[in-house]
Amino acid sequence: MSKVYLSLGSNLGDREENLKRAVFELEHWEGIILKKLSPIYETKPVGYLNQDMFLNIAVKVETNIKPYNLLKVVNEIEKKLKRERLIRWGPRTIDIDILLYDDIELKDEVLTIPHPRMWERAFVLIPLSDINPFIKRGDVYIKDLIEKCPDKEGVKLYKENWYNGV
Ligand SMILES: Nc1ncnc2c1ncn2[C@@H]1O[C@H](COP(=O)(O)OP(=O)(O)OP(=O)(O)O)[C@@H](O)[C@H]1O
Ligand SMILES: Nc1nc2c(c(=O)[nH]1)N=C(CO)CN2
Repeated sequence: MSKVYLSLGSNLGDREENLKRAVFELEHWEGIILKKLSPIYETKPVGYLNQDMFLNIAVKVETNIKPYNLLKVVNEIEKKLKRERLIRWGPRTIDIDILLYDDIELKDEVLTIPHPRMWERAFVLIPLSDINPFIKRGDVYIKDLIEKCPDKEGVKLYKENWYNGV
């Protein structure tokens, strides 16, 4: 089975409930095994600034679903949670990004893995290093990348041990 890391974010509606529902969907999706969940962090918006604070988490799953099909799965879950894309980097009930998929590297119009912007986003790297501090970019541990992220001061622990099903 492949080891996959996902990043989830929400800043619209009941943010914690949205994360719970998305994790519930992943947990119950045929062919996906939920392995690890990070604490929830409350994070200042990055990119498009005029919007509410996000809640962000990282999730580790194991699966035999191939990358492009996994993208379809996460898009379906986003749809199920009534995500609407109005503004690039703008408000959303739920956003699910595929960060890492084993050691695969791929890049086209549809899918880029590793996620191209993950390495400079503390809202991604901080929860990710909670569930696996040994992830590296080249020779550098993600913990050392966090130091250089412009948004690192905007990431605050919100809740640990928050998921017990929905
Ligand atoms: N690793 C990836 N995970 C999820 N989507 C990806 C990935 N690589 C490319 N995409 C593509 O990006 C498209 C736009 O995604 P989305 O609207 O969620 O971007 P965003 O979350 O607003 O911004 P960002 O990509 O900077 O986080 C998706 O439809 C998908 O095809
Ligand atoms: N804090 C924070 N900022 C963001 C986020 C996010 O999940 N958290 N997602 C974005 C687009 O993926 C753009 N900006």
